[in-house]
Amino acid sequence: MRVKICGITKPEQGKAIASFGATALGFICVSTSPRYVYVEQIRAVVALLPNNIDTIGVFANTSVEEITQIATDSGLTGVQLHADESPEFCQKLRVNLPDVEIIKALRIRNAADFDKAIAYSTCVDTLLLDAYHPQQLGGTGKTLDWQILQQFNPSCPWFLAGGLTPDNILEALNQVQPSGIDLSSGVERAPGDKDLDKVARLFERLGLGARG
Ligand SMILES: O=C(O)c1ccccc1N[C@@H]1O[C@H](COP(=O)(O)O)[C@@H](O)[C@H]1O
Repeated sequence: MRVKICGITKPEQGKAIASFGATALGFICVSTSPRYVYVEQIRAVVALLPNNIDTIGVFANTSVEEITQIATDSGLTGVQLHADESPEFCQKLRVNLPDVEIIKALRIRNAADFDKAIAYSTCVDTLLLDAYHPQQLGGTGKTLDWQILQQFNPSCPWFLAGGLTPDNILEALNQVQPSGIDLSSGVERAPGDKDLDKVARLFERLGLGARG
């Protein structure tokens, strides 16, 4: 299972989290977020990582041109689209970034929103389901109704996100079997400052060992 830890801002924390066993690190490229990082900061983290870690930039209603520039300059392996980007937008991005993983995040209120998510499954590589919050786009610490997710069965891989913590992760995974999980505020001391003890506890709970 893929494990993505999102909202990385500090190189040493990124390196440590990769060594605990994360398969992907996420960088918030949304300027209104307290976890916002710019290209040079992302590059400083990426420089300390082994090559097999996915590096995902999180964007919200940013233009195709700007995402392309930031992804290329930062050396990102993937982009996560976290706002109202359409399937057509994803197709345009694919043309510009053919070798970069495109992840479409959907903020789910109820099972009716699954149809919206499925509409993206042929034009992106991966879906990500996050909890809906009326004011915030993400990093809210709010959980989804995991039970309704048992009905969610897309044709592409998907990440479960939204309020996951070391304490609730096993309860979530007892109810749903996503291809990956994505945690941000649930493993933080403060926005953008990861709590390495919480990250270590997450991997212990998952039964996933540290990398050498
Ligand atoms: O973390 C942010 O500040 C953020 C801002 C704008 C869009 C997405 C953001 N974070 C993403 O939110 C989900 C869930 O976070 P949490 O675990 O509930 O704190 C995750 O995918 C983050 O990448």
